[in-house]
Amino acid sequence: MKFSILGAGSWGTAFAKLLVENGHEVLIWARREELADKINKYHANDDYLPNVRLPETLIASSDISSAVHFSDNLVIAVPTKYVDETMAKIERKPAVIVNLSKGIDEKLRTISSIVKSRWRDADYLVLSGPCHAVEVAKRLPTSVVIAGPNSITEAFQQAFSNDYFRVYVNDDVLGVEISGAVKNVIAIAAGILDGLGQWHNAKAALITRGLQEIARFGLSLGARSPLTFMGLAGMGDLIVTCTSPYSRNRYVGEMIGKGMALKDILSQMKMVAEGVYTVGPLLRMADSLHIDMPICRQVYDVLFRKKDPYQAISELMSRPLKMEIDLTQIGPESDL
Ligand SMILES: NC(=O)C1=CN([C@@H]2O[C@H](COP(=O)(O)OP(=O)(O)OC[C@H]3O[C@@H](n4cnc5c(N)ncnc54)[C@H](O)[C@@H]3O)[C@@H](O)[C@H]2O)C=CC1
Ligand SMILES: O=C(CO)COP(=O)(O)O
Repeated sequence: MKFSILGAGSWGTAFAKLLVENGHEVLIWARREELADKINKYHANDDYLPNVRLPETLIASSDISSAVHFSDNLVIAVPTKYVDETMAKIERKPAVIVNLSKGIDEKLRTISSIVKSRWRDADYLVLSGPCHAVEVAKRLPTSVVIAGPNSITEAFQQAFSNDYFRVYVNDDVLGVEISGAVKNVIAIAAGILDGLGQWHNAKAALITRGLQEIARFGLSLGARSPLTFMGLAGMGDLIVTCTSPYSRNRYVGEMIGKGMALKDILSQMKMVAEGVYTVGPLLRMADSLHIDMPICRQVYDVLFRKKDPYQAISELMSRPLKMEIDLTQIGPESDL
């Protein structure tokens, strides 16, 4: 098969490497000509994926038009806030769009709704789960899910899987997207705890209650099954992002917990921490639907309203006592 990948950051590059290793022809679009040249000439992308040798047959281009003419299968791997403007540069509708990005944009849209607002009838798939680019690039065992139309999802599952990358099919596009977007916010909270010290009980509770929050949000928006949140896209990705040293979202939280200002943290980072940009839009969505998102709200206040993390934790701990699982909070359709 042939694939055009939009975005030569860490995940777009690691995924391109995986696809070439799986025998596919791949062209990766880098926004900067200089980066495309480096990939073509040195078979490396040290800015985003240091010390990784890329296959010589991987082609890079900074010309988006030639990138989308290369293949009818378009892979999105740019940060969420750039997805819409990147799609706007494409003149012809791709047959299939595979999304790797995780977030909610300023217009309160998941990536599927950004894509569908432009091409209503394009086949859209989302690939998500615990998949740090660095580990995939090192061929360390990784398992993810792919969700999309029944007619084509299995073909893409086959195309992407190999002996170190195992792809499961899932039929809940929205549930998978919401899991990937909201776990980044919870990971910032986990990082804040890491920055404060060794708060292991609190971190376990945060991950568990964070998963409830993700599921409540997703199910209220129309996710198909509570089980999606218990799977790789939900629990799996939440665990890796809240605990791994590679997570950029967890890192932002850790630096906040250590007392750094958000603008100083972001100005020193080359890579994206999607949770910083998703938390505002997601709270606006939650407010309009009356969904209780206490952890995400505290993350927002700590990041953008200078709330003291200790105060945020104290407020979470002193909320009214309640049942662990409250069915009235997640809608009549759900059986969680
Ligand atoms: N890095 C990882 O391990 C994983 C990342 N993701 C998701 O993949 C998406 C892409 O993230 P990364 O590859 O990590 O990015 P990155 O942080 O490694 O690189 C930044 C990317 O943003 C692009 N960019 C910057 N300004 C742009 C603009 N104006 N227009 C278009 N593109 C622009 C850069 O070209 C580069 O591709 C994110 O949604 C992330 O959450 C998902 C799974 C794993
Ligand atoms: O989504 C990821 C791993 O599955 C990457 O997380 P970070 O963006 O926090 O590094």
